Amino acid sequence: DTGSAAAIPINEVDIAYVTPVTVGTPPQTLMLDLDTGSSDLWVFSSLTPSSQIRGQEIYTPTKSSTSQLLNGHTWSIRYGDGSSSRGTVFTDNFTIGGLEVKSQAVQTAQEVSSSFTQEQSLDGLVGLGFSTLNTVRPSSQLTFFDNARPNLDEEVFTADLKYHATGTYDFGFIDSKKHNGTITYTPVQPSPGYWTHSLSGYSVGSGAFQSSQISGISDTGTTLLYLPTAIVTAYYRQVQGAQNSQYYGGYVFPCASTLPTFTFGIEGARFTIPASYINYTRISPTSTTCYGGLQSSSGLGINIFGDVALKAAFVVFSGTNPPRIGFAPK
Ligand SMILES: O=C(NC1CCCCC1)N[C@H]1[C@H](O)[C@@H](N2CCCCC2)[C@@H]2OC[C@H]1O2
Repeated sequence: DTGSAAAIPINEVDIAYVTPVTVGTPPQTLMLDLDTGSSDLWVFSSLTPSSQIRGQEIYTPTKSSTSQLLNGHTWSIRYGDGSSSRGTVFTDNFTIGGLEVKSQAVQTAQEVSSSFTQEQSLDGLVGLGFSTLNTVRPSSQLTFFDNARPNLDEEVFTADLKYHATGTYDFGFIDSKKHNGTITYTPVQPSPGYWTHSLSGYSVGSGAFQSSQISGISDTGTTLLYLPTAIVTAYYRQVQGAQNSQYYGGYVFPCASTLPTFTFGIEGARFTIPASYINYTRISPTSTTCYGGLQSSSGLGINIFGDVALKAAFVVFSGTNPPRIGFAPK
């Protein structure tokens, strides 16, 4: 089997991407954030207090003839940005881009934090990390990818995220039309459950490539690129008027400043992030101060290759044994 579905930016600065999925019988359509940085599939639901719903679509298990309560099971998750959700669990038929998993664990939210309530175009998440991270108890549940894997033509899913445009997630095949040239693979460390791998180094603008092993996670659910402070200060040293603002919680600069590109290495391959991707957003609609798409990872305890980096490549998440991740130009 294979599947192919759109990855649609939810606002004008690509804060996140949502993908149409269907749950249940008859199918209920929701727009979910496919997140390789977590492994819970959860949705706004008929069990979510109406005070916490602001325009989201909901899943109503009682309207689905194929839903089954997973009795006595609950879940609770907190993300790196401090957002959280928790609730109960049903199993039901679940489809992404024509690829169906019967009896997928669908975690129904009984509580969501304010940042989820505020994102009215995001109806929940599909975790595509390793199932070891799943928070359902007393028995943890498998991700959509792990459930689909035995039926996939190839044990892969790919992410073709785009800057200010709709891209695609494909399951079970590598679409050669979506990338130019070879895919460079590098090993993935599957413990503790993120798509953890290393960069082989970086360069700023036209500067020399600095070879260094930089371990981190490729996370489609994180908006920005978070790297060690030494790299980030070297980057913003090239930006007139840039400063690390306590007030805004990161590097900001005059929106009119010229930004250099940022290049990262995967093994011997090089991927260049255009300056426009790093000129992330104005700090407020009328401000002439802009917030950077490259920020420091100090304080996170981990480097995060989020959407700002991933949208500069065609990315193959390979669930083979051993797992690996591939990057190709596009
Ligand atoms: O917390 C992180 N990443 C951290 C960012 C700071 C540095 C550490 C990692 N990712 C989350 C993201 O923020 C959420 N958010 C929802 C509203 C629209 C924007 C996305 C969404 O829910 C879970 C996941 O995706």
